[in-house]
Parts: sequence; structure tokens; C-alpha cells
Amino acid sequence: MQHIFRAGLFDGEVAIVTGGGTGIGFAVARELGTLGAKIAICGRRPEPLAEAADRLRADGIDVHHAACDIRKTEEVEAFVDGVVARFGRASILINNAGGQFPTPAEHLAPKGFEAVVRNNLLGTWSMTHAVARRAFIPSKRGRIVNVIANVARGFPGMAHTGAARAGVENLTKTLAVEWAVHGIRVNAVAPGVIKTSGTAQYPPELLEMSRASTPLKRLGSAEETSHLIVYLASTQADFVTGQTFYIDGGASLWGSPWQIPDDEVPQYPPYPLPE
Ligand SMILES: CCCCCCCCCCC/C=C/C(=O)SCCNC(=O)CCNC(=O)[C@H](O)C(C)(C)COP(=O)(O)OP(=O)(O)OC[C@H]1O[C@@H](n2cnc3c(N)ncnc32)[C@H](O)[C@@H]1OP(=O)(O)O
Ligand SMILES: NC(=O)C1=CN([C@@H]2O[C@H](COP(=O)(O)OP(=O)(O)OC[C@H]3O[C@@H](n4cnc5c(N)ncnc54)[C@H](OP(=O)(O)O)[C@@H]3O)[C@@H](O)[C@H]2O)C=CC1
Repeated sequence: MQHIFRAGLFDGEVAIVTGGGTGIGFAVARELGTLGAKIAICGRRPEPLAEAADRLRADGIDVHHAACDIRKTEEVEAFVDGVVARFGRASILINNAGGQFPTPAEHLAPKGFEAVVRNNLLGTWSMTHAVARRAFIPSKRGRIVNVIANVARGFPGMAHTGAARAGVENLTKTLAVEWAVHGIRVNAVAPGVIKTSGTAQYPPELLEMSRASTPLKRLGSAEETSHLIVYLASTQADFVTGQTFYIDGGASLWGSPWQIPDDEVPQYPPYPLPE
């Protein structure tokens, strides 16, 4: 594996990567681990997690893994206690676990909206709170990177996750200010469309629509997303906090994958204006 960071950059660090069994989370766990960090990964499904842990160990990484649903506070607390018991501390938290399903807002049931907000906003908060109280605040040191999504503009078809991720973006800013006194830095990374096991579940035509509306005309990779996250988690970024960084091939700046035929767009005002 090739690195853009110096060997041993994360020696002595313990990094928790939620959703570290697959996709972007796995790439981050692997990169931090090969740079010297001890790694803890969690996810809801034990099988992909155990498989990922084996792959990390094969790379010589010291890894702790346990099933944990970030929406369940008691599971989150038990997971973090397990990490501290195993490694004695934690110094990095990558809040990467999350997801949703694409759907037009009018078809989105309250239960579905709630499920996605619980996953992406409440789950992220639950993990952040547990790690900060158990490890970062007592040691006066910690770095958090929240993986969100494009919140710079509307996110048609993704009302639930857009709302949840915008909440996490503000949490990032607030905690960066409030917890600076505890030596904790907090930043966010907003990926565009990245090729992962997650997006492999999306309809190919949606992915193609996204690719075509990305100025760089391609999807991103988990590894290039990982480099940005790893930089923010490193001591090289010690003066960076409260920021959101886009890695999206320019997608948030231009174009739209959301195409509605003109004749389906209601005309406002829906009556003739007086001359
Ligand atoms: C028209 C769209 C255009 C958009 C263009 C976008 C282009 C691509 C951009 C891609 C960007 C982002 C990519 C990624 O994030 S990749 C990661 C993907 N991985 C995942 O999303 C996996 C994680 N997701 C989940 O686990 C679930 O989605 C969920 C968060 C909902 C958690 O599920 P949970 O188990 O808690 O919930 P339930 O299954 O019990 O469901 C609860 C209710 O939620 C509604 N629901 C759930 N799934 C769907 C679905 N597929 N379609 C519609 N509604 C759904 C439903 O109301 C459920 O209640 P009921 O079961 O009682 O009906
Ligand atoms: N790929 C992309 O284009 C984009 C991705 N993102 C976000 O980046 C992050 C990583 O996604 P990506 O790698 O692409 O997709 P993946 O689906 O591969 O990764 C999501 C990971 O999160 C875990 N996860 C989801 N919900 C929970 C939960 N409640 N508790 C614990 N673990 C959970 C999953 O494991 P399990 O299912 O076993 O729980 C899985 O390992 C996600 O938050 C995603 O929404 C944002 C924008 C674009």
C-alpha cells in the first residue's frame, strides 16, 4: 500500500472508525492502521466486520472489532468501554457509519425519516458523546472527523439524510468551539458520490446521473476520500477545526443530477398576473 503520509505518523494513537467494516470506513481504518494507529471498528453486521478485522490483521494492524448499532446508546457505551479496556485510551474518532435510501420526499414516511435521522444524526451524537466523556475529555486530547454529505445546497431525493447531515455539520462547528478547551478538534468531510459497497446498492442510473453532473466526470474512490480524513485526524492538521471539506470532483459547485421535466414543474404564481 502506498502512502502520502510518513510512516509512523499515528504511532501511539487509538482510532475508532464507525462503519469501519466496509467502504470508506474500511479504507480509513486500513490507512490509519498501516501508519501506526491501533484500530477499533464497529458496524451492525458481525460478518463483514470480522472479515474486515482479518484483512486488517493480515496487514499487521492491531484491531478491535465489535458489533454495535450506533442508534443504541447502551451498545455504543459498551463498545467504547471495550475499546478503552483493550487499548487503554482512544484519541481519534471517525464518525463514518451512516446511510439512507433514496426516495422522493412525498413518498417518505415519518418512520423512514426518523430512521435516517436516528442513524445519521442521533447515532453520530451518541458515539461522539460516549467517546468524549470516556476518553477525550479525561485525557484533554482528541480528534473527530464526521463523514457527512453535500449540505451546501438542497439534496433532492435525500430530504431525510440532508436534514440529518446538516445537523451534524452544525454539531461539528459547535463542538469545535465548545470542546477546544478540552484539546478536541472536530471537522467534517462531505463526500460527493464515491464508489463503495454502499453506492453499489444504488440504481446504476442514479450513479451515472451523478457522474455526468460532476465537473471532473467520474466518481470518487474510498482511498482518496480516506486521505483527506486521515489528514484531518493527524497532528499535521492541528490548527484546523470546525470546518467542512468537500471531496466531490466539484459536484457541489455546479450542475444537478435532479432533472424534472419542465411540464411537471408547477408554475408560480398559478394564475395570470395583471398586465
Ligand atoms: C430519487 C433519488 C435521487 C438521489 C440521487 C442520489 C445519487 C446517489 C447519491 C449517493 C450518496 C450517498 C451514498 C451513501 O450514503 S452510500 C451508503 C449507503 N449505505 C446505506 O445506506 C446502508 C445504511 N442504510 C440503512 O441501514 C437504512 O437505509 C436505514 C438508515 C433506514 C436504517 O434502516 P432500519 O433497519 O432502521 O430501518 P427499517 O429497515 O426498519 O426501516 C424503517 C423505515 O424506513 C423506511 N425505509 C427503510 N428502507 C426503505 C427503502 N429502501 N425505501 C423506502 N423506505 C424505506 C420505511 O418507512 C421503514 O419502515 P417500514 O419497514 O415499517 O415500512
Ligand atoms: N459513498 C458515497 O457516495 C457517499 C457516502 N457517504 C457516507 O459515507 C459513509 C460511508 O459510506 P460508504 O462507505 O459509501 O458505504 P457503506 O454502506 O459501505 O458504509 C456504511 C457503513 O456504516 C455502517 N453502518 C450503517 N448504519 C450503522 C449503524 N446504525 N450502526 C453501526 N454501523 C452502521 C455499515 O455497516 P452495517 O451495515 O453492518 O451496520 C457500513 O459498514 C456513510 O455515512 C455514507 O452515508 C456520504 C456521501 C456519499
